[in-house]
Amino acid sequence: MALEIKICGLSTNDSIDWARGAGAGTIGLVHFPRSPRHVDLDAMATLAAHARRAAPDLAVEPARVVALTVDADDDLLAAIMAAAAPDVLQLHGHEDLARARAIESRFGVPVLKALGIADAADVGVAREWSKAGIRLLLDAKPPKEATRPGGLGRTFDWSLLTALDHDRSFMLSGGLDPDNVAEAVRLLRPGGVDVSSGVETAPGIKSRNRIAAFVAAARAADEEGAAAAAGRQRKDIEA
Ligand SMILES: O=C(O)c1ccccc1NCC(=O)[C@H](O)[C@H](O)COP(=O)(O)O
Repeated sequence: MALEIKICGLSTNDSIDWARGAGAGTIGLVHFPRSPRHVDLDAMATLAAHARRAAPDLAVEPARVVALTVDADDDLLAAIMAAAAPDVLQLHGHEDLARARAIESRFGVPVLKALGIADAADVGVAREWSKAGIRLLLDAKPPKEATRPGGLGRTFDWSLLTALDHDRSFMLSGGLDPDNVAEAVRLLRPGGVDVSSGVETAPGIKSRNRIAAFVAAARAADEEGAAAAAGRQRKDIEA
């Protein structure tokens, strides 16, 4: 299973092309008015269509579209589904397990639940969600004074996640950037990595060069990890 790379908080067609051209398979569109990356429903529809357009010039597959909301009610989620038909709904608020399940069943798409990680107790919570079959995006916990619950460019102690027995199912997030993503991938071998601030020059302004550098670094570290795992497997068979 290849590493999923998600570039979040895209708000222009150009930045979607940069992400797709660099080889990121997944893009995130933020619907949260207090965010510098907020896109309204019309913009979300246009961007989602652009992300899925055939792009022989980019020679890549259509991107997977994730719509990010914070404690959205069913009316808002229905409006997002109607406008942009996202492949995944990212829940970045206080949604509990019952709410996440209800959303999956009502809207017929998988959710990606964001959980903030600051200590071993948070890892225990993540374990429970994982056992319940919900895909997780493990992010830094926002400070109390934060005006939004994510997209803050804050990292956390990744070593906490080594206690999480996983099958590459979770997506790692929070303060990743082109310089640190390889180390994180080598340490944890997550199923995916997600970035927003780390590929920007200012909040909400994506950088083509930083996106390209992030994707290249993440991909190379994942391929290195895959080769090492294959080598270990070969040795085990020979032993
Ligand atoms: O991006 C936002 O402004 C935002 C607002 C409200 C909820 C979530 C938000 N962003 C989430 C993300 O972009 C990422 O999934 C994640 O938090 C990592 O962000 P970053 O640390 O900036 O790379």
